[in-house]
Amino acid sequence: MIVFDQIEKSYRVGGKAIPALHPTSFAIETGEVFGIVGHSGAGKSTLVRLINLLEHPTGGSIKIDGEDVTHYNAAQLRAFRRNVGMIFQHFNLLSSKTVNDNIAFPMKLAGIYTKTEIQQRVAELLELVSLSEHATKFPSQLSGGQKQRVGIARALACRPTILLCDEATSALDPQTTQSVLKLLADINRELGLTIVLITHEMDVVRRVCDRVAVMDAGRVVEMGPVSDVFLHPQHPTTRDFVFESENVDSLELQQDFKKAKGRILRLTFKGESTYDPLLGSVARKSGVDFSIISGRIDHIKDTPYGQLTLALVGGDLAVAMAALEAADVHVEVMN
Ligand SMILES: Nc1ncnc2c1ncn2[C@@H]1O[C@H](COP(=O)(O)OP(=O)(O)OP(=O)(O)O)[C@@H](O)[C@H]1O
Repeated sequence: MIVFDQIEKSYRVGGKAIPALHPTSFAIETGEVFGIVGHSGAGKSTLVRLINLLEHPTGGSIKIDGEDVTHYNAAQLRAFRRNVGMIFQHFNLLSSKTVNDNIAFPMKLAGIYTKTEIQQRVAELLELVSLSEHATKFPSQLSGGQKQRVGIARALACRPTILLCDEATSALDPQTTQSVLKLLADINRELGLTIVLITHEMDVVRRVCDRVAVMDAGRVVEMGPVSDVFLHPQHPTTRDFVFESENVDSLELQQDFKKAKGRILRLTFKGESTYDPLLGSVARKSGVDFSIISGRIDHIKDTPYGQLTLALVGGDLAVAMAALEAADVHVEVMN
């Protein structure tokens, strides 16, 4: 478990201390995929770089599995950093080294592994990231997705228990993003690794994370299970991210609300009930008619969900709402 206790970070710029992270306390559970989402400059990288002490906090403490890591000496820090792998937006591979040697590099640097151990581990990792056939290639001979797979294999070389991902898919096309996210999810499941993932895309969070923290101007403004934060965003920054990921223009939606007749409800379905033919039976039971203003059915990690915005007219609205709520549908009245 990673516990931040009143952790803060200021950078000195022109002799002045500029806060990048205001005092923040929360915990990341062992084995979870934890997302940190925020606009550029929100403080995401700062927070993540504090975990492996690439940046030193200006206040507060970070405890990892009960140990305060902020007071480690140089030798403790070297050992600790082997326990925390990191992957980057632009891969940061060594261009003069082959795939094999890139993956072996952190093990060689650690100076505690035999040649055979390194060879065995690299072969194992090449298989894990499906790059065995590319072992002798150089980074310039690989696609973006393949480069990130090398980055992932290299980050896992010393068998870390924490993997930090700094905008790991931001330089990749949507299809490659999907396959890299799937690989991260498999690694999390199979190796039990804790993954902390920074992104500016809520869609990445939706696909792979268990919980998420939303950051704005150096503060965590909202945090919780992805399904809660994604389906019922509270903070305006979170709402912006969710609307952005759903390609919803909130102004356009407000216009649609004005045009629609009747009471506007936003319904949220979760789990298998997403596929139930509920609306027809509610309409028959209550006598209401409805028109669909917007709708989406998708997945949060492996759980299906649906969100529908409906305009309801006629019939008995109270009966309709009671029937929806009885079927575990979350109902929000929009006007
Ligand atoms: N080394 C540094 N020196 C001075 N200021 C810094 C330094 N690193 C970051 N900052 C400032 O701290 C704030 C937070 O930066 P940070 O990189 O953590 O944000 P971010 O959310 O990761 O942004 P991005 O998505 O653009 O990477 C910004 O205002 C940034 O200018």
